Amino acid sequence: MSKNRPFVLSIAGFDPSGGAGVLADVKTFEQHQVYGLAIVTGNTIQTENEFIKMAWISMDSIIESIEVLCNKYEIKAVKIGIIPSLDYLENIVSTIKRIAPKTKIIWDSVLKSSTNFDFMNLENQTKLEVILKQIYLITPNYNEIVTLSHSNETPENIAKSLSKSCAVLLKGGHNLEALGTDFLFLKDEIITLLPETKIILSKHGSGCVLSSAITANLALGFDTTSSCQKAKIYIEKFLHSNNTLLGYHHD
Ligand SMILES: Nc1ncnc2c1ncn2[C@@H]1O[C@H](COP(=O)(O)OP(=O)(O)OP(=O)(O)O)[C@@H](O)[C@H]1O
Ligand SMILES: Cc1ncc(CO)c(N)n1
Repeated sequence: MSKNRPFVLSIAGFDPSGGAGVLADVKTFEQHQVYGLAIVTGNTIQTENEFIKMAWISMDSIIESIEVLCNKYEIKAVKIGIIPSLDYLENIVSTIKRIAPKTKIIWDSVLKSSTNFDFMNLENQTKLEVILKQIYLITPNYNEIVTLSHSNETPENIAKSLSKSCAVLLKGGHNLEALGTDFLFLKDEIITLLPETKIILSKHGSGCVLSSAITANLALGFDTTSSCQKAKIYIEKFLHSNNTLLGYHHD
């Protein structure tokens, strides 16, 4: 273990194909030269083409793992992936913040798989806003932000409103009007992240790879905007690399 590598943690699902979840996250961490730790929130049986089964891990087990890791290692940033409810999110976030208040938390608010399995059961909105105040950045796509907020507003207006609580990266992988254009909503400004080239194919797990690349960049000391810009360049190489599960690798 290199002494200069910051520790980062992924709290996410296990996808045996390795395209999404903790396997994808730790591969991305490794490529960014940060040391990746992982806690599994649930075991899935899936490939990039089909979703078969979901078995959630108990909250107690996840919380116990967080306590052990956060007490032992100085974790700079944590990425949270699939979880079944806002109760899980609230407990995960408050445990991290109690032990390591300076740790940056990035929530990749995945609601369903690209193969259409619903991961999360969303309850009330008041709770969400309270939790978001303890989170550094969320990374919803255009569909997720609308479902998350239970609102009739446009995705952009919702992102603007949520950005009073935490930074919001609104991902354009599903926005047919501007495919691949992402917007970063900070408290006082909105930054546009344009794709450099046209990409036709989407890829299973691209949201996981993007959020873990941002998490790694934040842990390495880059600011929010640079972390998202660098991750955007990384994900484009990943999406362009080929049309299979295999991703981009640094030389
Ligand atoms: N067809 C595309 N062209 C350009 N960029 C894309 C395309 N699809 C996705 N991206 C980029 O990939 C990143 C992931 O975005 P996306 O909206 O696909 O996330 P997601 O829906 O959470 O991912 P997943 O597809 O894994 O569910 C974003 O930076 C997005 O702009
Ligand atoms: C484990 C896991 N996390 C995230 C996603 C969303 O891509 C998925 N399909 N599976």
